[in-house]
Amino acid sequence: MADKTVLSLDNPVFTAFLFYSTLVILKMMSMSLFTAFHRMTKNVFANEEDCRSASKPGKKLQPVLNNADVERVRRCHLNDLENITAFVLIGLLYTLTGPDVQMALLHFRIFAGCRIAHTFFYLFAIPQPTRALAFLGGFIVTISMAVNIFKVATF
Ligand SMILES: N[C@@H](CCC(=O)N[C@@H](CS)C(=O)NCC(=O)O)C(=O)O
Repeated sequence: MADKTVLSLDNPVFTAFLFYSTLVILKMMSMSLFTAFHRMTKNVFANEEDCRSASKPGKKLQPVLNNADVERVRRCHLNDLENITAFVLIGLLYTLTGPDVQMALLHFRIFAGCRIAHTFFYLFAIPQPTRALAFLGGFIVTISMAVNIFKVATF
């Protein structure tokens, strides 16, 4: 059973986990705002009712499901969901194992940095392999935390 002080604000690994998890979750949530920005500035709506409320007299909008800018942000958002959800879950379990503070900070910081970089590379269509490397960095961090969990959680 985990030491009960592990989930305490006196534990620097736990506070770092709170900080970096919240940071990447907010980053992920910001994708919704970027999507909304593109929809509103380009009049690109996916639903009939959205089109009706945005239509002007003489200019009836039709649903659009394939706008390149909107779809790019949505793919970025989906990629965040695939990776950030796993980080938060595995990261919490990893924190419960009582890892070394410097190692934990290294994991959390590399992950956050990679995900911010991934978003930048994706939204600004920076040539590959930049985005692939940013994805891989974050992915390796999550796998590394999982390996550390298995090291102490074997039965
Ligand atoms: N679900 C991802 C799995 C692989 C992945 O995450 N690749 C990274 C690096 S190339 C990525 O940014 N994929 C683009 C995406 O998910 O839209 C995909 O379909 O590509």
